Amino acid sequence: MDYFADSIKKAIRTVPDWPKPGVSFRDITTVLQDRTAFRKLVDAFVHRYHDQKIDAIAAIDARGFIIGSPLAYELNAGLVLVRKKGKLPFDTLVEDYELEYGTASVELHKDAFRPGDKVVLVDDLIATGGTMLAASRLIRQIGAEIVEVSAMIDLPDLGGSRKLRDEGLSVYTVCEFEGD
Ligand SMILES: O=P(O)(O)OC[C@H]1O[C@H](OP(=O)(O)OP(=O)(O)O)[C@H](O)[C@@H]1O
Ligand SMILES: Nc1ncnc2[nH]cnc12
Repeated sequence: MDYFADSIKKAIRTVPDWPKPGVSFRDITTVLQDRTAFRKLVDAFVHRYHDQKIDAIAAIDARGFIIGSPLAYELNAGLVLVRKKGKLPFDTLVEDYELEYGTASVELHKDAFRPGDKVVLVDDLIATGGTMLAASRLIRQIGAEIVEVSAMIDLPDLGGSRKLRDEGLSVYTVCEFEGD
């Protein structure tokens, strides 16, 4: 485990049986409210991308916004919001994805990127990977280049990061919770 992963993982609170029995909820609020951990979290992403000439950070509604905003600022990149359906006012592209029960949709403004823009897609956590995959499809439809999809937390037991790699995406996560 590297310098960033160890301390950030320790700052994440696990809430058992929330929102329903059997789920171990990885609560990031304890990272955000700890000034040292929050700075280290943003630094982990900045360190990874600072020399890659990233044009834009695409951040997923809602917890992805928290990481994406300071990262875009530090990289001198644009910030693009991938939103839950019905929140964006201009012309959009929509992508549906599977939830445990039913489906959800993410949406992106059609003019969010210029073709060929180098983009990092950011969220707080990868579980089944459905949200990240749907967002990736939207970005690719516009013709931007996804340099990497990245998140604070991977839950590899749920298979999302593997699924994303199988789609040809490079995946970075700061830490993971496996088998616990
Ligand atoms: O890999 P997946 O199985 O798609 O799950 C991961 C997604 O689920 C959570 O978001 P949620 O939809 O709960 O929204 P929130 O950020 O608004 O809380 C999390 O923030 C990721 O976006
Ligand atoms: N176990 C989990 N903890 C926090 N957010 C999640 N989103 C999906 N699964 C989650």
